[in-house]
Amino acid sequence: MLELQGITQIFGGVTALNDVSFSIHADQITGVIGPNGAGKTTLFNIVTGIYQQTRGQVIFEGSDISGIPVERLAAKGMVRTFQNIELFGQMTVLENVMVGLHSKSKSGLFACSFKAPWAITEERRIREEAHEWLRFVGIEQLADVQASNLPFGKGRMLEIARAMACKPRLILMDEPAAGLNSQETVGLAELIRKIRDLGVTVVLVEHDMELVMDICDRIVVLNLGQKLAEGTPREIQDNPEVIAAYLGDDE
Ligand SMILES: Nc1ncnc2c1ncn2[C@@H]1O[C@H](COP(=O)(O)OP(=O)(O)OP(=O)(O)O)[C@@H](O)[C@H]1O
Repeated sequence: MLELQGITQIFGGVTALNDVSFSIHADQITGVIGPNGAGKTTLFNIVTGIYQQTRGQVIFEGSDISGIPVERLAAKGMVRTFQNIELFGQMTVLENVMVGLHSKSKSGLFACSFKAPWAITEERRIREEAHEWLRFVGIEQLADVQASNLPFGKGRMLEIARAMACKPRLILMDEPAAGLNSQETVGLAELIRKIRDLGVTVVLVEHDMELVMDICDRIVVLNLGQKLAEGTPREIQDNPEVIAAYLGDDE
C-alpha cells in the first residue's frame, strides 16, 4: 500500500535518514519506533510532503507521491494527525469535523453560505455524518463545545474524527498517545483497532511501548537514521540488536 524506497534525508551536515526502505501492508497497524533523533518524524514529514527527501521514493498505491502536499494527499486517500494537535479553536467540535466534510461535498462552502436549497439538504447530511464520526471516537456529547475549550485528550479524539471524516485508506498518526493519561491511552488503543477493522491502514510513530506492542501488527525500528529491524511485536521484543539499541534502555 505504501512503499518507502531508499529514503535519505540530509539537513545541512546531518544525515537524518540513510537509505531507509520498508513497506506498509494494507489493513494492518504498523508502528514506527526508535530512540529520540532516530528519524521518525522526518520520515513522516517526507511521506506527507512536508519535506522533500534528498534521495529515494515514496510510492502510495502504485504511484510516486514524493513532494505532494498534505492537502492533496487527503484526496488521494492518505491523512495524518500531528503530535501537536491542530484544531480550529474558535469553531465547535462538530464544525471542526464538518469543515473536512465540506471540502469533499458537491456544493462546497460557497453554496452553503448562501443557503441554496440543495445546499441545505447537503448541509444536513454533512452535519449527520460529522455526528457519526464524533460518535465513532466517543465525543459526540461534546459536539457543541468550542474546540479551544476541549481537554487535551478529547482534542486528540477530535483530530482523529476529523481525519477519519476524509475517509482515508491510510492514516498516519504522529505520537497519538503523547499527553494522554493511562485511561485515555486504553481508549486510544481500542479506537485505533476500530479504525483498522474499518479497513483503514494505520501507521503510527509512538514512544509508548506498551501501546505499540499491544496494538501493532508490524513494527519498524529506526536507529540513527537507519532501519534497524522490522517484524511482529514478538520478533522485535526478542531482537538482540533492538534490545541493545532501544528497548534495553528502560532496564
Ligand atoms: N529541519 C531540520 N533541520 C535540521 N536537522 C533536523 C531537522 N529535523 C530533524 N533534524 C535532525 O534529524 C535527526 C532526526 O530527527 P527526527 O526528529 O526525525 O527524530 P525522531 O526519531 O522523530 O525523534 P523524536 O523521537 O525525539 O521525535 C535529528 O538528528 C534531528 O536533529
